[in-house]
Amino acid sequence: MDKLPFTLIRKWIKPISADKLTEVIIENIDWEQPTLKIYGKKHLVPRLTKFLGDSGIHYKYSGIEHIGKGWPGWFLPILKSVSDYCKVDYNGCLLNLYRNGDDCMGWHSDNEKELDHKKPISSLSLGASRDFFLKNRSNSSKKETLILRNGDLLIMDPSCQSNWIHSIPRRKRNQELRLNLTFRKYI
Ligand SMILES: O=C(O)CCC(=O)C(=O)O
Ligand SMILES: [Fe+2]
Repeated sequence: MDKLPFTLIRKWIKPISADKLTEVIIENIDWEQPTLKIYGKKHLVPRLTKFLGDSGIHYKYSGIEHIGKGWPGWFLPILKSVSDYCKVDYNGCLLNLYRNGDDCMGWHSDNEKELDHKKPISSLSLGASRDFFLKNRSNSSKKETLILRNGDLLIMDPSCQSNWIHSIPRRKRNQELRLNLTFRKYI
């Protein structure tokens, strides 16, 4: 069997620290809900987001602006832990807040041209468990479903963005909040 394009480390952060980090993020982030234009029609994205990054990072992706304005001090320890663990000097992080199971993310891959495509993207999940779907681009029968839980770290190899797409499907019966942080290296 082919090697799957990711490594999943369960409970990379222990539950007590994961719960504390969730609380701090919720209290300190000014969440945004950008609009996306699909076939000329505007839609609010079905979740809240925030981009953090080194100042100087500035680009637009699917009509959503990502502007790095430096890092809040309280975020630096988690940025350093993930960067050290993954041996990548991450300089950007996209935060997503799924307020409940109505919030979701459609099929995509993270292949913006501004990203360093030789480096993995690392995704830290906090709060409620949610399904994470993966589908191979050239062979649609190749599919994977992961349940991402509180404290899990998913390290996506570069091929995960070039050969696969991923999504977070709606889960109507899930009323709990989930956070996800994707650590990214921009050129
Ligand atoms: O919420 C997740 O686990 C996935 C987030 C994601 O795919 C992204 O931010 O690009
Ligand atoms: Fe993604």
